[in-house]
Amino acid sequence: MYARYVPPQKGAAKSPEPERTTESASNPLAKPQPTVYARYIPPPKSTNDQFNPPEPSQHVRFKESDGVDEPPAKKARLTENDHVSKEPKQKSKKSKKAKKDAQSSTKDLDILNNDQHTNELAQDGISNDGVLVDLDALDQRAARELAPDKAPGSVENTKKEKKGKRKSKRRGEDEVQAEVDDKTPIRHRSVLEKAAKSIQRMPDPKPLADEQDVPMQDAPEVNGDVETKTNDGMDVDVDVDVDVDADVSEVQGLQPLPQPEPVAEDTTKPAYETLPPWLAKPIRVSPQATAPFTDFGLSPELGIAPVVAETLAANGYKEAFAVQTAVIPLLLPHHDKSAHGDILVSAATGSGKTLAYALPVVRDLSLGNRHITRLRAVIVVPTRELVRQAQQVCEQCAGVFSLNGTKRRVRIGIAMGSQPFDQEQATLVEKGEQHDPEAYAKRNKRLASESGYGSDEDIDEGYNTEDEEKAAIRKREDKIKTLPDHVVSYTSKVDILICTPGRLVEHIKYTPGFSLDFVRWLVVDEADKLLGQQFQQWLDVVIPRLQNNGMGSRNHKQSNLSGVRKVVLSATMTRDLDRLEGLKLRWPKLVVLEGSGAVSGPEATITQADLALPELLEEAALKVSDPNLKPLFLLDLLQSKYILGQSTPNRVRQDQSDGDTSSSDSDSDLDSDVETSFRSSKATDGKVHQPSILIFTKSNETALRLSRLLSLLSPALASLVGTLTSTTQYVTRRRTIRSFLAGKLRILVASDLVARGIDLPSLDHVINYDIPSSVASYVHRVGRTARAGKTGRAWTLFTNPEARWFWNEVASENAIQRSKKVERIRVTEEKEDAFEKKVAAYESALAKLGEEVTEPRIKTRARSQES
Ligand SMILES: Nc1ncnc2c1ncn2[C@@H]1O[C@H](COP(=O)(O)OP(=O)(O)OP(=O)(O)O)[C@@H](O)[C@H]1O
Repeated sequence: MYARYVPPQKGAAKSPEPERTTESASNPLAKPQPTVYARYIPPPKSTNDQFNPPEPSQHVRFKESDGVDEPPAKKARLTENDHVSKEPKQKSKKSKKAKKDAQSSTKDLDILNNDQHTNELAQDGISNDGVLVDLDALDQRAARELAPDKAPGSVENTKKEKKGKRKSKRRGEDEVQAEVDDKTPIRHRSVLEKAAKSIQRMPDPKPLADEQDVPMQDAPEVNGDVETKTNDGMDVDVDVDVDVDADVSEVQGLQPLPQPEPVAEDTTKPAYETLPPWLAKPIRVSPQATAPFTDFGLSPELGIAPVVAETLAANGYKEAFAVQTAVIPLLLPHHDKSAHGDILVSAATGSGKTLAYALPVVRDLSLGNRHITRLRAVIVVPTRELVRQAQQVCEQCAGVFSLNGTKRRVRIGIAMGSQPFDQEQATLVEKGEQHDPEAYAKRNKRLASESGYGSDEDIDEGYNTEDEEKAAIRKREDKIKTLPDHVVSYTSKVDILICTPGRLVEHIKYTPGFSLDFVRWLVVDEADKLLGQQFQQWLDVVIPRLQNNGMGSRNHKQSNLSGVRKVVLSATMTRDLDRLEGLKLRWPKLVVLEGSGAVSGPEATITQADLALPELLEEAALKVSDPNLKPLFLLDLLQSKYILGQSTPNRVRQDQSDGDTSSSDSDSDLDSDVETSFRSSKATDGKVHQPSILIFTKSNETALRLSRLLSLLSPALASLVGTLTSTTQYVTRRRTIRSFLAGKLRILVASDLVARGIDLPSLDHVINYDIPSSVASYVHRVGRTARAGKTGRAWTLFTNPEARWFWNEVASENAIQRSKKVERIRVTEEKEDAFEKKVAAYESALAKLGEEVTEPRIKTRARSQES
């Protein structure tokens, strides 16, 4: 314990009584404590003890060991952990004697103090015995004051203690004085005499009243262990550090350094808003706010018609999810200009954001002219998998609005680089010939001069301006042979293009006839990702091409709105205005789908964590005590009752019939466990639910190795494990996902490639084998399960160094809104012992894996050397 020394006041005073600790009071057999620093407080001047009753619970203590090497000033801070009661206690004859010595020294030093000061100090929790105060005891006293009814026997006991103390005080003063004379060791006596003299020389006692915060350097150093006796006969530990060489008189002459006034915390809120109103006060939607599609408060011709709602229900969309009830009406046509702005959506994973934009966009384009197809909507997503997924939803909507072919069906195209560029171009733009003698003449003129195109060099190196780009495309077109008086013309083959940003830019730059001139919808899904550094420059190319508004080419049907409406969505929507700036938003509105436990109403501000997890997601975390054995922890989790163990009613029945009713969370052989689990589920007619598991790793390489290692460790898993990485060919990736959705594969080991957006209906478990790189990444990864109102479980394996980050940044309530706390799963010691037994098998699997990795390399090297 650390404490502070306060020099005593000059002047005669009534001898203060030695203090009794609460600890001593409650436990008279308390042993002496290891020494600690404490504050030296001289007893104040007082002539009337009645009004200054001594505090009963103050503990007097010095720390021997600390005092030797360091000046007390450096240790003048007290912490809550400095509880004296936690220190070991030892009592010996020697220490008893020392205590008595200290009592005498206390008395000597206190002679000059006064009672008035005692009272002030006592109120501040400082001992009136004039020596040292155990702040631990003061804490206890403060606790009693704050919660008197909770403190044991607080009021009555205190009164009794005070009464007893006053009685014993008169008796004790004489006894103590007598004992001091007899028992003070010569060494101490000389020091104390010296101290007493110097105290008498002390100039001005007045500053004491202000000196409660006297810095430590004012304290004389003393060494020695002293045990004192209180007037009521209680032993008090006084561990005095006496520096025999200290010049006490010099020390006493020092004045306290002036301390700065404590600065009061500013709790006032600024009167101005630092965020724009749309961002500071978003439209908040409760997750329970589901509604029929026809119920958006709009007239049937502007809203979703009942016939459309029926078809939607037939497609599995019986009613609108909460986010859809908020977003769809905002995107439907309005005559009210204030409802025309761009929409940003922040909603949990699996909450139905895709349909929230697809339905109104497809509806708008379905109303258009049946005969002219023009590119009117562009949907940008970060991965090819998401392109496919958005395409499926848009196709569903297109089918719904075509009303069995009686109305125009919107055409949807994709661009993501999964096929050669020219083939992709051909799917988007149709080349034809148009009779236009005037244009034909101009073309011939250009071909004759050649200069009308700009230099060839510029064209080959890429275009810096839109004009250069147009010139290059025109040059290529001009070279195409046509009928006389005819020129090449292009028409769009699609109304909606779903694409990755890179491919969009390529088509803008290199596809003749590809134009954004008629685009009136721009959807940016997984926006925080697409506005991040990884996808930097696509907006600089796209946005300028959406800003011209010539000839009403961007007029919206059924409303007086013209221009591009932007819809920007994510489960982890950025609030960074600098990033959003690139989108050039017009009259934006932010829709936030609240998570469980979110604050709603006027107190809800943007500062509250808007990251929310699906309501029915359960999370758990498992500490990996030995990172070298991490794959064994994973295997154990897979075979536990939580995952494979509970998934197969057949198996449970089989177990029970064998007389074993325990779960699979045992040390049973993993292979047979897994095998039984899957075989039994396969043996049925398919009604038994087989668990599906998605395991995330930190890199492609780890994913590939881990999936192979799982197969080596447990051959029964080999046919059930698939891998998804960005290095895997796209065709193979699609095949893997299809097998997984069909139930042929049950475990997918993946890199973060599929962490975002991908919808694997009925995925039961997500396992973070490697901890995610950010909170957002965690939200997206675990959001692959518990989608569309279903249940799901997420597991995170963490190692010791990762624990703090995980529990503080991810599992904390302040970071993410969640309905349940993250459960901590402990691996029992028996389990860990069982891992040890599996180490040999694990090592041979690792060796095999090593061979498999090196063999092809050696063969390749040998082949290259041969050739
Ligand atoms: N109204 C609805 N009724 C029933 N199911 C729906 C409805 N809307 C969406 N779904 C289903 O919910 C699932 C999740 O939808 P979606 O993929 O759009 O979620 P998301 O919010 O985009 O998630 P993420 O942020 O992970 O991309 C899909 O399987 C979809 O078919």
